[in-house]
Amino acid sequence: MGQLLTVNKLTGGYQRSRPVLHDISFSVNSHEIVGLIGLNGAGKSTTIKHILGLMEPHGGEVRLSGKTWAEGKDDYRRGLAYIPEMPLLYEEMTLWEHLELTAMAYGLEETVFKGRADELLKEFRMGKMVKWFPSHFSKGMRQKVMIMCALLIHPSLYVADEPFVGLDPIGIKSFLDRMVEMKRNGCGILMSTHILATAEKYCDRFVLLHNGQVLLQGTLKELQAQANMHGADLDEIYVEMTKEDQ
Ligand SMILES: Nc1ncnc2c1ncn2[C@@H]1O[C@H](COP(=O)(O)OP(=O)(O)OP(=O)(O)O)[C@@H](O)[C@H]1O
Repeated sequence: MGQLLTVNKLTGGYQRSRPVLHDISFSVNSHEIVGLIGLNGAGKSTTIKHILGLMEPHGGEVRLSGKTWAEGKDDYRRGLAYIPEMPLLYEEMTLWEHLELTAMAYGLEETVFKGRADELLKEFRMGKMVKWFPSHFSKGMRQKVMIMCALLIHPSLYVADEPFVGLDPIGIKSFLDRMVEMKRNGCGILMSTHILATAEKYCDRFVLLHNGQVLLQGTLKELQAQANMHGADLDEIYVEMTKEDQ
């Protein structure tokens, strides 16, 4: 199992004088889904911004396939696909044009692009909307466009920030089925979510963030052992470990 993403002693945040992440270390290997879990404000989105190269570490480093963002921006960017929490769409571009733009940015061959795009449109039930502009989409449809763009390319790493927000149950299932398929093909997936029952079912390992630090990490069995809560589910461990804030 190759190590794809390595976050090593990462300290970071929005102002040098006030870091919000403190000495965070974890990794994502190929063939696995890692759940990034934590209360509101724990630091999940900030960690993701550092992984995407949008923020510079104050200390420590983030490596994707052995390289930092600064060592090779283009390769780094092409090595991952990001599914944001808030869908960001171009209001003047149709659904199809969004897919085309993604394919162009990642240098996807025309026939590969068309084959994958048709399959995704069918699976996410958006085939009738290819000529629509985002202003006509519901929240969930906007999220589906972001997900389809990410699934169009086959990067080494997927980073998804709260991907289920706004999706209907069929959309959630399609997304998760695809993630499992990508994982089988050798991708690594880092997924932040508050939906712990789903995380428990799909993630191979968990990183539990709290106040910008890693509180626990490992498989469910390892978390249970670390928290001394044998047989507990992820919800129970999470509530117990973050108790002082309630
Ligand atoms: N743009 C920003 N400028 C300054 N501080 C920020 C900014 N965004 C977030 N923070 C702070 O960074 C800390 C971590 O926030 P972050 O958004 O990473 O949390 P999160 O775990 O993603 O939370 P949520 O579950 O609510 O999305 C919080 O203390 C927050 O106030």
